[in-house]
Amino acid sequence: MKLIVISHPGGSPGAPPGSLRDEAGLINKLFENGLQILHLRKPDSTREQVKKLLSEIDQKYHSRISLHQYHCLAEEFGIFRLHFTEKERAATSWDDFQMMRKRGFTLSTSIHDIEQLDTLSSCFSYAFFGPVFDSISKKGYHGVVNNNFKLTKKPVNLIALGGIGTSNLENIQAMNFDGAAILGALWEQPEDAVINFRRLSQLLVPESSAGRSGLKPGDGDMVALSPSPRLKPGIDERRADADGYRSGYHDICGPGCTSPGGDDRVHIPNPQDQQSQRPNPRFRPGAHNMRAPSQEPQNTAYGFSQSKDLDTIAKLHFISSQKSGLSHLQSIQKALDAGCKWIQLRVKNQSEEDVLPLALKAKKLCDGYNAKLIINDFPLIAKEVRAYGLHLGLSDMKIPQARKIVGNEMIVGGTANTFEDIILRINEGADYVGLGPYRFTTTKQNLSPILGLEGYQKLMDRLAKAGHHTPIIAIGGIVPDDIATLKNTGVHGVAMSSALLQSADIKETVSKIKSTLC
Ligand SMILES: Cc1ncc(COP(=O)(O)OP(=O)(O)O)c(N)n1
Ligand SMILES: Cc1nc(C(=O)O)sc1CCOP(=O)(O)O
Ligand SMILES: [Mg+2]
Repeated sequence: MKLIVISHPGGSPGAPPGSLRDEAGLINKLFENGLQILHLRKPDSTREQVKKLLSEIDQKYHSRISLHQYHCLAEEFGIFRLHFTEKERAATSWDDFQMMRKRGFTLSTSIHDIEQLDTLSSCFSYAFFGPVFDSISKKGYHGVVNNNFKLTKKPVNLIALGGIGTSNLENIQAMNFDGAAILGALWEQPEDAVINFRRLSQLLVPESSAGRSGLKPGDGDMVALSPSPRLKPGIDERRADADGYRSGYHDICGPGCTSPGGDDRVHIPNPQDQQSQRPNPRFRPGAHNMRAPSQEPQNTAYGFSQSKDLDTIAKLHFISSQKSGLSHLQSIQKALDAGCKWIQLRVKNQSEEDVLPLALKAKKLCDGYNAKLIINDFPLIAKEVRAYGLHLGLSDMKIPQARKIVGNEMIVGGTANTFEDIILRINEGADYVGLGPYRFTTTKQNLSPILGLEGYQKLMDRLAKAGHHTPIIAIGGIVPDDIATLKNTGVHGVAMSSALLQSADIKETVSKIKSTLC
């Protein structure tokens, strides 16, 4: 069960009286106090005002913000969450949503009729539903659920909205919502917003004991809704209100990604139009400097120039090793001779100063074979030797931080062992995810729990259902005979070390693996 905060509407009709002083400071404090997701909904603010507010919010929290308006600001601020109103959802094609998902966005939307749940695309990671209780800030907006309301299975995570405060948060949990969105309970008395947020957080059932009810971004494996909840009278009148976006709880979504008074349609920019702006464009959420602000398209769904190409990530990754009586460079030479085109230099237990000369040599070797060099663990070395990529584990530097060193063009991969890790990696902007271990291996110490074929199958099915397309690279104890079965789980490729180095005919092995994977 998650708490989502919706920002102070800041001057919109029906907003709490009085202006909010130091809004960014308050938002930063909410994040410091454990806020996971803030929906920034500013229906009456200009783009410049929203931009100013975002620039005042600590950058480390930008990844926890979902934009309701001005989606085109996402790129500049490293935001990868976008919210779509009901109206915008209707005006946007499934393909466009798919494309946004593919580009790494977490999408949310709003529904005002529970029956709409079944019609939502799996592109949405969660949806707001409400007003569940009588609104705190908008007098006269009555809740639509009765006390018997109980959700069982849902196609997307459902977040209750409207009139939620300390007195009824527990009811929301009992109704089996995946989360609660808080607005009036915080912003009625902004000076108490942080303390009220803390009180609400303390009422939450911890995720571990909440079982399946925890909101997991992208989780789409809840498939049916029953029993059909009875709605209180009144919802239909509100839904029929043509001006509902301004007057009712529809207003929670606001006029969406468009500027107030702007075109309601969501545009997908034509990648070709953008190409002249960036010679080698590859989208990554979290990118901060891909286009000068003056070049940003207005009223676009996301404003990014081009999707990352799946082909940029090889299907066979060789991981260097000095296990089999070879040095790292010798192992790389062997893999290159055998036809490997994606080489990861993975030197453990040596200092950065010692790894740098090895990396420079490895780069030279790879260049000679037109192969791509990936540096494990060391962002500075990756930058220094102009490697093609960098690989980071869960206990290495965080990907957004590393991006500040290596820039946006470099491929950055991240390790994962669970579904939550994968989502974290996707949200951090990883270009691929190394998922492992498949089975026990002595190549890596302190292995995470072994996933096995069943583990991969479950994780890959879950990712597919949630509409995630970031390439997954299987790793850990993989032997050539595993490749076909692993490929069938949906993984993009495999990373191997010992099985290649120990192969009697490495060239033949590499060739077979490549043809199985393509
Ligand atoms: C492709 C790929 N996937 C996973 C890993 C493991 O990285 P990490 O968890 O940082 O562990 P070390 O390799 O650093 O021991 C990887 N290197 N490559
Ligand atoms: C480097 C690495 N990472 C793993 C993970 O599970 O994250 S397993 C692993 C070792 C891969 O080498 P081999 O093919 O010899 O098992
Ligand atoms: Mg590492």
